[in-house]
Amino acid sequence: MYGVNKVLGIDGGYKGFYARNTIDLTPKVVNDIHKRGGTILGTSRGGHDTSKIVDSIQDRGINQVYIIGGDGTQKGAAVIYEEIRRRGLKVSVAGIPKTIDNDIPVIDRSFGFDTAVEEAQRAINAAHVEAESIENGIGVVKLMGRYSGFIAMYATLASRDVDCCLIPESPFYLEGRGGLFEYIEKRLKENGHMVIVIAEGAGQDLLSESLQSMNQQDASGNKLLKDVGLWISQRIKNHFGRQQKISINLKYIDPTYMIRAIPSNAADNVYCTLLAQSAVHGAMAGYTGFICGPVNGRHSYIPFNHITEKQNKVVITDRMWARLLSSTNQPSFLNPKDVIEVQEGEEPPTQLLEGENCKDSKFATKDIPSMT
Ligand SMILES: Nc1ncnc2c1ncn2[C@@H]1O[C@H](COP(=O)(O)OP(=O)(O)O)[C@@H](O)[C@H]1O
Ligand SMILES: O=P(O)(O)OC[C@H]1O[C@](O)(COP(=O)(O)O)[C@@H](O)[C@@H]1O
Repeated sequence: MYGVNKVLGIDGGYKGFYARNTIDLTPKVVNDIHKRGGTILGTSRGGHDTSKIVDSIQDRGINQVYIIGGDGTQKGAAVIYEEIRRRGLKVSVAGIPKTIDNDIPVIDRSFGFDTAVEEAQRAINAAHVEAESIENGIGVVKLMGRYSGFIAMYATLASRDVDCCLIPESPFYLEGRGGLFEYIEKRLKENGHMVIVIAEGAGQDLLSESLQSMNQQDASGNKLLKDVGLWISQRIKNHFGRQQKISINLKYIDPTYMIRAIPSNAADNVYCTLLAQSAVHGAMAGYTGFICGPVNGRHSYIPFNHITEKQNKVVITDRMWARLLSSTNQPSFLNPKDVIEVQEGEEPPTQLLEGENCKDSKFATKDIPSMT
């Protein structure tokens, strides 16, 4: 459509910009990549050197850069865009939101999230089957979600077999009145089995109290988390072992990488096509410094600064979390004081950025339209 005859793939994330090899992305090469999991381009953490990346863009004569990834990647894209602007280069930078965690703000959802929620059902089903098959069975499933519990929340709501969903945004406690152990005992007495879903970033404050803090980071600067799934399983076993009132049978399932590694589902494939077309139309129209994605159902271009300021998180005073609580019947683990604190700490949700635009005044001439 636009007569482009060369599309280069950068190998292995940001550090691939200063490696010699690139991958020619011809129609033949990309023909069936939507049927595979992972990435043919490779991925990495860390290795972001803005100046070297922009040197490489300049040296290779690249005039449009499409940057695919989660919130960290988009922060990296934003600084590349700033540097390109500073140097006065005629290069468009477009971000494409891809992360199963759904932690990119403003847009309705990120590519990969829907697939992850769907695949998580298999693990939850397995946990439910195992728990139901044995006396006082407890199935524990750990799902991804470093800072945001969207996968756990939506997988729980979709499944309806989950009795308790624990996410990073909702602090919880184990012992005493209103605590997790009390709830487990109640559910086992009522139902004879239960399923717990826990996001990897949940309860990290409790782990730090009982395990020695590591305070290590990955190459991108993300805090390395301790395995909350193993930890909580052991704590539940210890508690009921000590108490000797109920003899529990706990099965722990960690499907996290199996979920991330599968090919995207049909809904995500269609979504990905829309993202790709929207990003290319945007860059070809002369826009730059934007991420594309649906906002309230309409495909839009959002300036980087609107999505790098914060992370998308589950709002536990919002309706969706209330729906989850009413679906699982789990305790909220909150007292009224906590609710007030959460509300005060929250910013109102970002709405459609009507009237704003992310065009680079030097290189683009049009306001950003909404695309359907
Ligand atoms: N604030 C930042 N500035 C520049 N680069 C960043 C920033 N945060 C993350 N990156 C880079 O973005 C890439 C991906 O970040 P990471 O947090 O690992 O994953 P994700 O994009 O899924 O959040 C890494 O190469 C990392 O170095
Ligand atoms: O062990 P790895 O490869 O660093 O990945 C684990 C991380 O991946 C995440 O799902 C984020 O995924 P992406 O960065 O691929 O979007 C986090 O929730 C999780 O902590």
